[in-house]
Amino acid sequence: MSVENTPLTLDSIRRVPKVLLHDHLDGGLRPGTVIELADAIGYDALPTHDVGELGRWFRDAADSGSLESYLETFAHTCGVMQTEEALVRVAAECAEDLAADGVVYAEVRYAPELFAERGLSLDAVVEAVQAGFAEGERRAAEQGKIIRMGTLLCAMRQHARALEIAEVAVRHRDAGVVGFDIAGPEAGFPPTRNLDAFEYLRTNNAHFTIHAGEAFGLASIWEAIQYCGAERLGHGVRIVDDLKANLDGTHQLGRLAAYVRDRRIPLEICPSSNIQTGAARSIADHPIGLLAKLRFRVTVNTDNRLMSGCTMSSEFAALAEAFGYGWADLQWFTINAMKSAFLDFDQRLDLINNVIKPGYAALV
Ligand SMILES: O=c1[nH]cnc2c1ncn2[C@H]1C[C@H](O)[C@@H](CO)O1
Ligand SMILES: [Zn+2]
Repeated sequence: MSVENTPLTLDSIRRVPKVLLHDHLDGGLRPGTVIELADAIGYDALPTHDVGELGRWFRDAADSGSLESYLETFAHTCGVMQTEEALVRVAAECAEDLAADGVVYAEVRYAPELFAERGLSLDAVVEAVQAGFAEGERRAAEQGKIIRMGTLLCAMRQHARALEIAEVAVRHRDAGVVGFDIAGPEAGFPPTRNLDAFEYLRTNNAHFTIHAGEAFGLASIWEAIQYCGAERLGHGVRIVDDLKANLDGTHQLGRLAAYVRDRRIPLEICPSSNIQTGAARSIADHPIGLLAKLRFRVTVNTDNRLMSGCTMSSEFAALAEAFGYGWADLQWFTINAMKSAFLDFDQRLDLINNVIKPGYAALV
């Protein structure tokens, strides 16, 4: 049956190849794993030890309407990710879960400094996570699911350790760390606080994205691109503030929005997360519909699968329902993401031509 004739359901969406550029390792644990690791590590602050209740707790607590309170839930996931064994397990399960959902290439990010509270060095953290990703790739392949994992290291905006983390990222670039990001609370912590880190990365020909235009508006996006040199925008959804609706239904782009669109700067859009933090009211109201229609380089992402109770496939399914997207649209988002990945060009091309296009051309 050709893909055009296949109805778009959560199940059929799971079977087409997908690419994920914005997913946090500490936002994607299985609830059961959080509980088992808490018991093993002696972490006694979990709100409940019931698997179903804990999953609901994360979703409800993250449904807070502000980025700051959304971020508080990460104390529990980071709390249990303080040993090498825990990091290997979480990373392996992350790769397995993404592969089971039909993700063929993922860039998963985390802040090493958050896993060093019980004495692990930053390098030991990175080595453990890389070992876990390799193990997850191997286990997925055994199940007939091929996934390629890339890693982004985040510095936390409020901690002012960005240069040190950027150095760690460059040190591990040949072991699968493909880029860098800054995350954490946006208001009050503009990306320009970390200019030394961005200069270091640029002079080392390293890739980076910046969380910008999520909890804060155009100024944050402008700084991220024009002062820091970000290649992609984490969220970037507030770029809609630079669009003006004309009476005839067309839109006029301000200079920053035009720059972002002209330069094909990828937007790592995370619809469910944006609703939880208050950056968008609902999926149907989400600016992704307009941004995609105006042909910005839009990609679709999960951000935090645990906190949003979502998967790549469920994000696609929700968007298809809200905006009437078909397979051609999902393929467009997927190829946009693959083009925007921090992976070598020849490998991106290989995945587009030999995995993504054939996968959409025919559902097996
Ligand atoms: O959407 C987000 N915006 C800013 N920071 C975020 C978001 N999602 C997760 N984080 C933070 C919390 C994690 O501990 C950290 C590194 O993954 O990144
Ligand atoms: Zn994020």
